[in-house]
Amino acid sequence: MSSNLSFVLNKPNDVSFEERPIPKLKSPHDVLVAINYTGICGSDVHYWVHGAIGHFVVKDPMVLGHESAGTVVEVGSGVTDLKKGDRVALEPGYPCRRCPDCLGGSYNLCHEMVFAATPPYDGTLTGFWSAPHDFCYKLPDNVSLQEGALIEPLAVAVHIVKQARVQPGNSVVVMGAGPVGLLCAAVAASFGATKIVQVDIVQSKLDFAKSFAATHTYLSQRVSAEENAKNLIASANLGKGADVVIDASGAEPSIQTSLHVVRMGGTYVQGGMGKSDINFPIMALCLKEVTARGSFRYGSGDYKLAIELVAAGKVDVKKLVNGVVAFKDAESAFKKVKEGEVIKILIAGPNEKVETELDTSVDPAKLEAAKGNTGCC
Ligand SMILES: NC(=O)c1ccc[n+]([C@@H]2O[C@H](COP(=O)([O-])OP(=O)(O)OC[C@H]3O[C@@H](n4cnc5c(N)ncnc54)[C@H](O)[C@@H]3O)[C@@H](O)[C@H]2O)c1
Ligand SMILES: OC[C@H](O)C(O)[C@@H](O)CO
Repeated sequence: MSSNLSFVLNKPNDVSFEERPIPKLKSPHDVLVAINYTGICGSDVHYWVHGAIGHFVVKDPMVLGHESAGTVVEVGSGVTDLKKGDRVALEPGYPCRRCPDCLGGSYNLCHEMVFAATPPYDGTLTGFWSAPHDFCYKLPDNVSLQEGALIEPLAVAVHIVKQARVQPGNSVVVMGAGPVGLLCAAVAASFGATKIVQVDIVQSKLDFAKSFAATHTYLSQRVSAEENAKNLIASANLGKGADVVIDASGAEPSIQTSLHVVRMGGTYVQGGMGKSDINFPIMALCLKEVTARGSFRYGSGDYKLAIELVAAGKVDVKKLVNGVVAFKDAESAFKKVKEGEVIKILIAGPNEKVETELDTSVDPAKLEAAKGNTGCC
């Protein structure tokens, strides 16, 4: 077979390319996938820069990446639903399947989760990936492999919007217009939300959001959370507040504003991951009887729905992609994400041919929209 060149984080700001053995199928229910494209997540950049996220610390060299799509090159003897040549989106976290959380239907909460590019486990910026067949989702003919690499962040958004129980006719405020916030807005629209207000601190991101899924935008102000919320409600004509508020920023002022924007009896979902501890307006939560939920990764049915939304033309993930770089240029792609020069950039697999380093058809509005993106969680 071909190269299994892998993009390895040795320690903060120290990466290298390493030829690693091609993985073997660990069970008859596994498949081997040649990686075609991988997106970069803020968490990859965070590990690259800081070497840790919370209690997940990179102690040994770790392959980065977990937003991938690829082509099946080998199937185990027990696999009946996939064959060589099938194009798949990879779900990159593998739960134990036996614990109460797995058996209760919330496998994303499994304590034994093996998640790609979350230490100590290697990620998908590599040539070949071995995975259980039921975590490899066949792409319909009208969904490309590049779109397939965007299914992971879209599944994050699907899970957040499901946690928010968005109903037809709802008003939904999404804090943050990075990839996750933009995708939350698009998923909320597909769930029937009729008013979708995207909020950010960078105007160019809001301009892009308006061209993507938001019906209204609001540039967050450096005033008190109560005043910011009052102005947001007035500017989007939200009456007594929004039915649903989603935080996809992780920023403390955004979270504080959210609790003042949500209506009495409304729903708040925490999707963003920022500081572990913040000042939280707990009295607003209590007095308004707000339903508050967390959202972590994705679970049963989320990947399937994400793929269906793309296949049905409900979420146009292609619009988020600024370009594709060759595997050898992986580090420069990380720099572009860190510097906020792109919304999403894809890294081709080491065995994939790429014509140009960065797609020259990039819409300048997209690049403008990405400015100010920290790329870190
Ligand atoms: N819950 C999960 O399972 C999960 C999965 C993936 C990512 N995340 C988290 O979701 C968040 C969004 O991810 P992303 O990739 O879009 O990140 P991102 O950094 O690209 O986007 C965050 C956005 O929030 C904006 N922002 C910053 N401060 C703000 C404020 N005060 N008010 C409004 N907007 C503000 C930024 O300008 C940026 O556009 C991150 O915190 C990330 O860690 C969570
Ligand atoms: O999309 C999945 C997320 O990036 C990961 O859960 C990461 O942020 C924490 O491990």
